[in-house]
Amino acid sequence: MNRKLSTINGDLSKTDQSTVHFYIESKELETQSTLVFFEIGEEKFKGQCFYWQNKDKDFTLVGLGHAYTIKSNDADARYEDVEKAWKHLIHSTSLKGIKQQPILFGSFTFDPKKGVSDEWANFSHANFALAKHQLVESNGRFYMNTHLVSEEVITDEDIELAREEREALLEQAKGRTLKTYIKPHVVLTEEPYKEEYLQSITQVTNQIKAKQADKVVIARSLALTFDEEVNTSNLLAQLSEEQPESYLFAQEQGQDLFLGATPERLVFVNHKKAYSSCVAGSIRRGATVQEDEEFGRILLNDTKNLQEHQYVVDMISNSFKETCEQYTLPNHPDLLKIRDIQHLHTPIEGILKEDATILQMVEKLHPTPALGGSPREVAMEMIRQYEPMNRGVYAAPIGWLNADGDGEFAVAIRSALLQDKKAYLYAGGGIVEDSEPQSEYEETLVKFRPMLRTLGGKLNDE
Ligand SMILES: C=C(O[C@@H]1C=C(C(=O)O)C=C[C@H]1O)C(=O)O
Ligand SMILES: [Mg+2]
Repeated sequence: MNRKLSTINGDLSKTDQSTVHFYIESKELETQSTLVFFEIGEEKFKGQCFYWQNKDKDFTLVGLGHAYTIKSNDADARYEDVEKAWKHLIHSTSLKGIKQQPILFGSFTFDPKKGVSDEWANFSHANFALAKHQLVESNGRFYMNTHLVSEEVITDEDIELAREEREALLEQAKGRTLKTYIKPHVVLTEEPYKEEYLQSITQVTNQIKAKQADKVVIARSLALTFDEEVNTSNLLAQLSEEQPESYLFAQEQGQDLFLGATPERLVFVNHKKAYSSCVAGSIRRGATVQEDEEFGRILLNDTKNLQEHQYVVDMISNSFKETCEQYTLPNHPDLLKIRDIQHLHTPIEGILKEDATILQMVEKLHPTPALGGSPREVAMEMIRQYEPMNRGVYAAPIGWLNADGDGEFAVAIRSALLQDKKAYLYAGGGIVEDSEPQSEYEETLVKFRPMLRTLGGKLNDE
């Protein structure tokens, strides 16, 4: 079991921050189901587990337990706070020769200035963690890291205990298969803001016609109540099966779990290359191949949807212009098809300027007009005014970064927050001059579907 072991232990004192001792051990494994590993974590590390899988399915990250957390509720400095704390930690040790780097995973909330606290009370505006036990599957290879972070010197005994814990986890995972999925039983389905939502579309459309803004994304939520608390790791496995084309994410926070399957990349940084995608403009999937292609053609030629899309392309291009030495994007959108819906999609890529970081990119990009609107600040004010709910982490950046500056963040849509016997689902859409309340409402129904199906809920649109 101990083959290919690499160990690093380093300390560093800084004048401006406390001393941290950071111990990393990394070893390669033969194989390990990431979902089984996540499932096992629930028994021992409930409240401190996370899961991330990219869209291409060649990178999966699972964390069990928190070795180190970084949180910030400073509305203006939250990105910088995370950057500083992460750099402080990784500079406290040498990562030379380590098989797999330590990875910081977490999320930001959509709008720290919203000031409504409800189901999101447990989530900080920046909420990051380095796992104690980190499993990475990267291009078919598996790496298990153990991380210890402490203000006190890390002893041999601490290390031995952590190793034992790791081996016990791996032993438990051996030969185990995922639990059979049983759909939870929904006893109540509520659309709490339906009327307010429909009204807000009319109001926002009027404001847009009066040239107060170009585009504003308005969202709403659904609340499901179950007859018992829902088993979370099970849900994730089910979601993974249902949404093979999407990013998969799950973040536990105390008793709560935020999870989802999103098709939308915010930014991916790999060796100084940055990639983003503009995803906005929607139509449903057809029942037959022919109908599906016909819907696709309609979407590609629809003025209202093209307009929704263009604001996103313009804004993301501008961000790339500022942060990149050069960047490219196609002239026309193509179609991004996922199980229930198709979107207009324009990928964009560039080469980052020397000192640009992924967190700076996230700060610059969030929220794009795919989730906020255009102009950004006017749209944010309208969202604060017209949405009677708090988005929390819905529609916000979720993802990871490592010590080299690489990382990826997705936009946390098609998601739900699970709390006790309840699930809150969120969906929205881009409102432009030609938006109509009923068709926007229907668009949100389609966007609710993946999470709704996974959770065993139903609305009368199917
Ligand atoms: C806001 C959501 O989705 C966004 C809005 C879209 C639209 O209005 O066409 C399409 C994709 C997403 O950028 C959501 O899924 O909740
Ligand atoms: Mg739309």
